[in-house]
Amino acid sequence: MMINSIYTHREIFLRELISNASDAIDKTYYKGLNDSSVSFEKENYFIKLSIDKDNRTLTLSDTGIGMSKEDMEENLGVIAKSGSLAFKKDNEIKDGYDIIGQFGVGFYSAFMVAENVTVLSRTQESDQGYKWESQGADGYTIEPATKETVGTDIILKIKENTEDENYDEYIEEYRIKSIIKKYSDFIRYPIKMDITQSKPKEGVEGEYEEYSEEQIINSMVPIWRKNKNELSDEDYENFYSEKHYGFDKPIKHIHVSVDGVVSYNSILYIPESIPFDYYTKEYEKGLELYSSGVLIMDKCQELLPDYFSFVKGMVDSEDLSLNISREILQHDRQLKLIAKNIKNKIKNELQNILTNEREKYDGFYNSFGRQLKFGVYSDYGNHKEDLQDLIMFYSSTEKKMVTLNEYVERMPEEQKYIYYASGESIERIEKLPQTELVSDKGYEILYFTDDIDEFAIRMINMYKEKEFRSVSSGDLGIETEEKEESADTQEENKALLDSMKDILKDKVKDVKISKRLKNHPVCLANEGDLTIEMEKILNSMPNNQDVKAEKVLEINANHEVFEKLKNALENDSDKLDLYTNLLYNQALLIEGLPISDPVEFTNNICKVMM
Ligand SMILES: Nc1ncnc2c1ncn2[C@@H]1O[C@H](COP(=O)(O)OP(=O)(O)OP(=O)(O)O)[C@@H](O)[C@H]1O
Repeated sequence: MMINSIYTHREIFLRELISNASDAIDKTYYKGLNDSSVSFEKENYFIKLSIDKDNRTLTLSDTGIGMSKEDMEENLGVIAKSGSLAFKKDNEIKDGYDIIGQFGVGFYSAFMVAENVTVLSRTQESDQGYKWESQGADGYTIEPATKETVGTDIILKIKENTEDENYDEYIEEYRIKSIIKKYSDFIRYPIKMDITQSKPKEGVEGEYEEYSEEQIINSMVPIWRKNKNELSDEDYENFYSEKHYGFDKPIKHIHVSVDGVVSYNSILYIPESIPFDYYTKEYEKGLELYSSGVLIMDKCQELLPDYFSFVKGMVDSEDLSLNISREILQHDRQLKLIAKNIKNKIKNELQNILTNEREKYDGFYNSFGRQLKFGVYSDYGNHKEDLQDLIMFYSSTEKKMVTLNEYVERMPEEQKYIYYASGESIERIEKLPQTELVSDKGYEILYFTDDIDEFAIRMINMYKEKEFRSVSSGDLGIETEEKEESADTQEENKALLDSMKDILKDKVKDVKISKRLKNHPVCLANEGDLTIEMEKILNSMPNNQDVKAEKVLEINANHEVFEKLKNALENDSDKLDLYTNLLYNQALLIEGLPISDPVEFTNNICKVMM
């Protein structure tokens, strides 16, 4: 009952038994350090798994320290008694040989899959072996038994299948092999198993025969424990693909070894291409988490902030407070420290790539830039300090992606704001009439083509003491000679502008003479906090609240059309109505906003043509 309530995944019984076997071999190693009569030749130490399908048994043998009758009574007979923990306390454990066991429950997980467990064991000190046997609930028996070699065999009689559970999988070679790979790949000692192979039958063409071959299943040496100097890029790339982190070739790996308040090793990868489900809610972020080389969690989410969710890799630490099932973590203080550290490593590495390998960064940004901008926006802008130097936008003058820092460095002294223009694509923004004045001044404009851009920038608010300003905003902070002039024109044409405003009613907040238009007849500008681009985005969301930006229709007083308007005001009110509506709808179209009545619009064009 206890075991079934501790563990959520049945398959971890194998992880627990293999960890015990590894601990048992480690203990021999330690004994050898203090006792010259014990020699530790590494090649003599291994773990072996054997499957007997006919008898439904799975046997796990190790060449470790073994158990005496008393050991069996104390350690296997008493739940929550850990001989391994006691050993760890008695011996000063060092040089990366860390004993895994600590709670004294792992062994019993065998009863999740076995109806009967037999342990056959012998120590170095005695020729007499002992057999411990139990069906789980009703106690156990211990009796003397013959065992040729020092070490322990654990024989599991696998349960029969039930309606709900398939236990057969635990006597299937491929399944056992894959569980070992998953959890125990980096156990230091070889885990051997007889694997069925097939070869062409001699003398008979087209026929095959099966044979059995002993193989080592685990990779043994965790590459994260190796010295960085010993590892090539290829080694890291191989690890990336072996671990199925992705099918691409990562653009960078980060190998971290920290010895401090918490000690851990980590290998992190920045992938090159976006996983197909990356921008969906199915995508699960997280790093693999190992404790002393044994896999604890596939995807530990706490280790990565959302804005770095594209990072793949693993963390191994001996300092984690695991809970009894090793499935979740008891306190997350250590984990938080590691996560913080990892976040900074990733940030610094990205900054490095940005500075030294720009082309690589461009590629990376193309895939994951949106996520970084989302990070700036999320949590009320809490992470903007970490991210604002990593984001980029397309520049009107450089014709490529640039950082905010690069923009500000290039700003002429008299330029007050960081200008941006929003739109669906670079091509469309290039044609926006609102950009005319700013471009004319020779100022650089950042193009915002992602939905998130303007929202993210709102969170940053100021970069290096410079405010951001949309080219559509009412006040561009640009002093022009025409300014005075346009104020006069505004005054002179008050009657016309008021009439046009009346015609458009609540569609616009105002109609004004434009200070920014050079060649185009009209454009929409906006007043207030909500920009036209934001209106579009918010209204395209599922539960839109039909928000409206405060729009101002701006007219170019130097355009020929303006004369026509003045004329119409004097002589023909129907014409003024027609022209005003046409111009307003044109401004909407330029802005990429929908026209409320397209049929009326086309009819109006025909009226002008006729
Ligand atoms: N293969 C083995 N060889 C020698 N001793 C073993 C072996 N398997 C188990 N033991 C002994 O039995 C004890 C209990 O094992 P169990 O797996 O229940 O707990 P643990 O490994 O100490 O702790 P945890 O629950 O953290 O795994 C171990 O501490 C060890 O002393």
